[in-house]
Amino acid sequence: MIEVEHLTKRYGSHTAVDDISFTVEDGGIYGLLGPNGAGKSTTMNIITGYISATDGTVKIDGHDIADEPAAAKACIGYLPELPPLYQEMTVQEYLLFVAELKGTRKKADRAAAVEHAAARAGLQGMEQRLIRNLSKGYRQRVGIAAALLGTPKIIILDEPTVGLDPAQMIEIRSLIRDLGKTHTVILSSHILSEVQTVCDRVLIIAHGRLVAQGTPEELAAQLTAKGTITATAQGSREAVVAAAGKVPGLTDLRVTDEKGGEVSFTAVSTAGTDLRGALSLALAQAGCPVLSLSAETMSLEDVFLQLTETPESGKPESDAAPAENPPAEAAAEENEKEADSDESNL
Ligand SMILES: Nc1ncnc2c1ncn2[C@@H]1O[C@H](COP(=O)(O)OP(=O)(O)OP(=O)(O)O)[C@@H](O)[C@H]1O
Repeated sequence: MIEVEHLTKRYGSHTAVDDISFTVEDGGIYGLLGPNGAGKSTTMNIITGYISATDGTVKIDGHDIADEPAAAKACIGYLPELPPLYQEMTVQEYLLFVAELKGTRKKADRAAAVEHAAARAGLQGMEQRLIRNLSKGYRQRVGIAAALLGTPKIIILDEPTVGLDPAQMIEIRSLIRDLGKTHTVILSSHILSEVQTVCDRVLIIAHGRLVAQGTPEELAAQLTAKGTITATAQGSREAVVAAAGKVPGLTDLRVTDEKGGEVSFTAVSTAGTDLRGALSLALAQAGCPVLSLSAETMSLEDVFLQLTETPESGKPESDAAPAENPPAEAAAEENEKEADSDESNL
């Protein structure tokens, strides 16, 4: 179990992680979703003890990462965004080296652990290959095998599919799902479709803050309940507007057409629940029969974009992200492209 409380990381005046709290229960696959620069790597680097927090605490199975780093780190296997692989080593040499670093003393134990981790990561037959000659997909597998050494309960993977081609992405996602059967897995990603398909629970991070969390289904249900309702009812404009205006959670009512005793309008539903029933009842009770009613729900993509934009401008804060980080729209386009290319290869 991981307990993160009020975690904050500042780099000078820039707050990369801003008062984040969440709990990761044992078992299952958790996804840290957010655009580039959202604070995912910083959060993971603090959880794994690579960097220290400015404020807040992280406990791994009850061990505070700042006070008991060795005990806390022993619970975790980490694949950083840029895994430190030694290019001139063979897969086996590298994994044996990592096993030794992680404290497996006996040679025979190291060999057995490496064989097991390599098999689990799908590296059979690759043990004698030089790392520099491996594809990016196989290098990720080596990084995952290294993370598995030392028998940690929790595996943390920072953007494990970045830079992979669509076929490799699918293979690595399938490997992650398999790992989720035996380990608690936390992965970060900026690809919505990836966390939707791979993760049991999703934490959405934007501008260093946790903006939503839940199962992909919960998030979709919560968020798609927001949207635009379009309706046409019989009656006078005044009667229709008055009846619809009384439905709690329905805002921004706009009449779009009015002819022959029929009034068409749109309204924004912000209640977090489906308001079609309440609206239709209110209109009927006011003597305005409903002729048509439909709800345009937001897709999870729309919601992700909405959550990761700043409310003031609809754009990411310019001072929160350095110039090299693309804006949310660009990140979303990139997501779509990646998701599209991914889908096309399924
Ligand atoms: N060592 C550092 N010094 C200064 N600023 C940093 C440092 N590391 C990260 N940042 C900044 O903190 C913010 C969060 O970065 P972080 O790498 O955690 O984001 P991320 O969500 O992992 O994005 P990415 O996928 O692009 O790595 C960014 O604005 C980043 O530029």
